[in-house]
Amino acid sequence: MRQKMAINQLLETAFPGANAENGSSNPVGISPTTLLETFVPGYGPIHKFLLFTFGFDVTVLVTFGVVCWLSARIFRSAWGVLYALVSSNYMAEITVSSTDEIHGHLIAFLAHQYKINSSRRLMAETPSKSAWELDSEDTETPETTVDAEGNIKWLNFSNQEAKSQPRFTPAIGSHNFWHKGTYFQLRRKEVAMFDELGGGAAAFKDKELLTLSCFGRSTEPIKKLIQHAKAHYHLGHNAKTVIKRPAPKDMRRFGGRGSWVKIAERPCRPMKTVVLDEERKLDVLSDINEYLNPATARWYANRGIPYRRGYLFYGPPGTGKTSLTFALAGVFGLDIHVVSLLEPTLTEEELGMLFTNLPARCIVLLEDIDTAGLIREPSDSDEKSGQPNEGEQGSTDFNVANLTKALKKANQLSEEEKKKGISLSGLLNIIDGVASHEGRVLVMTTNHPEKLDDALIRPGRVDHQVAFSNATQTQIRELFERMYSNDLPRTTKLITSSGSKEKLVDEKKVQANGAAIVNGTGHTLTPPATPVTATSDANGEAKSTVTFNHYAKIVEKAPSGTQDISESELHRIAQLFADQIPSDMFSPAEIQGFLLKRKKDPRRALEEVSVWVEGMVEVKRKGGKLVNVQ
Ligand SMILES: Nc1ncnc2c1ncn2[C@@H]1O[C@H](COP(=O)(O)OP(=O)(O)OP(=O)(O)O)[C@@H](O)[C@H]1O
Repeated sequence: MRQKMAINQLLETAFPGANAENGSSNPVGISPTTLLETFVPGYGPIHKFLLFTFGFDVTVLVTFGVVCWLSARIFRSAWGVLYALVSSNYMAEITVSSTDEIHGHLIAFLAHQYKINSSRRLMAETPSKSAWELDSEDTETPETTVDAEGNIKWLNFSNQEAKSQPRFTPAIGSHNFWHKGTYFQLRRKEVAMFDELGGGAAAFKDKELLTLSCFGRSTEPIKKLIQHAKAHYHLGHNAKTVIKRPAPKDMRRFGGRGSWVKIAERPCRPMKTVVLDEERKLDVLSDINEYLNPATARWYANRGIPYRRGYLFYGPPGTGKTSLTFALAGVFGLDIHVVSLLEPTLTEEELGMLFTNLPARCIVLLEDIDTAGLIREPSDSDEKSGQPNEGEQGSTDFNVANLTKALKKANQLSEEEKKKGISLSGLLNIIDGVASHEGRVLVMTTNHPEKLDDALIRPGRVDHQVAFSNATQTQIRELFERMYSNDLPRTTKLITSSGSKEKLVDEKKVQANGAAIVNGTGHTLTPPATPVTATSDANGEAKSTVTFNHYAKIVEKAPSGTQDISESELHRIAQLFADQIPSDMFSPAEIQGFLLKRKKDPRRALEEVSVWVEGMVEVKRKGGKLVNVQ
């Protein structure tokens, strides 16, 4: 009885006015139990069973649960309203689309944030690395090894991908993190874009949006964060040259900076590696330097001159036109935007749009402009010359033959136009039309300047021409010296005979046991070597000597082979080498190709050069393309 009273008391507290026993104080006579009995089938018998067997009124528990659930709902709705109120009035946000490169910078930066990294929702990505980045990669560097039997185990990269560390970035959804004392929220979400593919077809594509927000009414902290992320990204990239090309057709239709995509990033090419007459190099360098100076832009504007500069690099293949362009990009820290006018999907309109979306300062490279298949639209004079002479046929006479010819010509032209897409007049307009982009450095290269239309290279479109020629004696000597000049100090990993433990051994000692070394002055000039590990079994000394000797033989053939040479000796050999090659006959690329095959052995290059020259002269005389001397 006392128990029952206690229950009633409890119910009375939970539901004032709803007395479970008699419901007398409930004006409508509905108690929670009645309600539950009405809505939950079978609740009545269970409730009664529990009440009479254990004296426990389950209604209290159910009601408590319902109250908690309702409160949570109300709290969540209230929080939603409050949050919306706070975020719209007291939070600032910036959204970045995945079509912009800032998106990549932010993701790379966030991947390094400790708080984000320890988040429970991450996305794993395989970072793509170029061959140049493998040096700094956290995976093992493969080695050329020679076992005790003298078998060579060549470099093998099969496990590189598997061993490379994945990158973890915030997953789609909401995240938060602190950066320099500010609390940031990050929302990463995918949105579908309706994409017209042309021909009536359409598709949905995914694009990503990153929204960064922080408390306060100013976006300044977010701007600083973005700036910081960009700086973080460029920290490891300032010694690299970025190469971009037009984005795929369906992406570039949206315009903006997304119309160009990065295709490669290379270490900057030092200017000194381009073997060219110093004066010519300096001329170009100072010309571009002057042009890029911000004061020059004002100077141009004040005089009403369009702020553009065009360069034509012409000369035989393999003489350094592209190399100089890359070196210039490295010197001035400019990205290179490469355009192929032969790209079948590129229309004049799109090329114009691509030019408008160039950054303020950059290099635009139009390679082999003579082969770009630019078509000259028939001018009035051409048309006139194609018309029949009045004397021959009456000008007013209807001539079926002429009409057929004209139609055929028109058809041919449109076929040609369809294939090539860009006409000469279209390109001229894009290069220096009224709406053309200002601030870029346009570099056009060609092997056949004589084939170019005068209009294309008139001043204003091409302001500076640089002639490239086959290698002169001085250039040959320079190429030789550069090939064998010093790089990084080396150590070679060897396993000593005393056991299987690895030990770093001075390379000179290795060579004393194997390959010959020349070290007159003590200052050695050595190209970088691949570490070679020689292994020996537990049998010791004898095997080890065999291994060293064997190594000496391998180094003669394998690319890891080397021969050190003093600086003065190198100059002497370079001169002897240059003396054996006729001036202005071979391109630097051809000489470089010959030297690369002997890249660790300047003496061998000197010994074999005369045979190579003879063979190559013969090939050139016959006009052949395949060489039998290399
Ligand atoms: N003047 C040079 N100095 C240093 N290296 C050169 C020079 N010319 C050519 N090379 C080397 O030859 C190769 C081809 O050079 P590059 O592509 O610059 O020639 P190119 O004149 O642009 O040829 P193409 O007209 O066929 O495009 C490169 O590996 C480059 O290092």
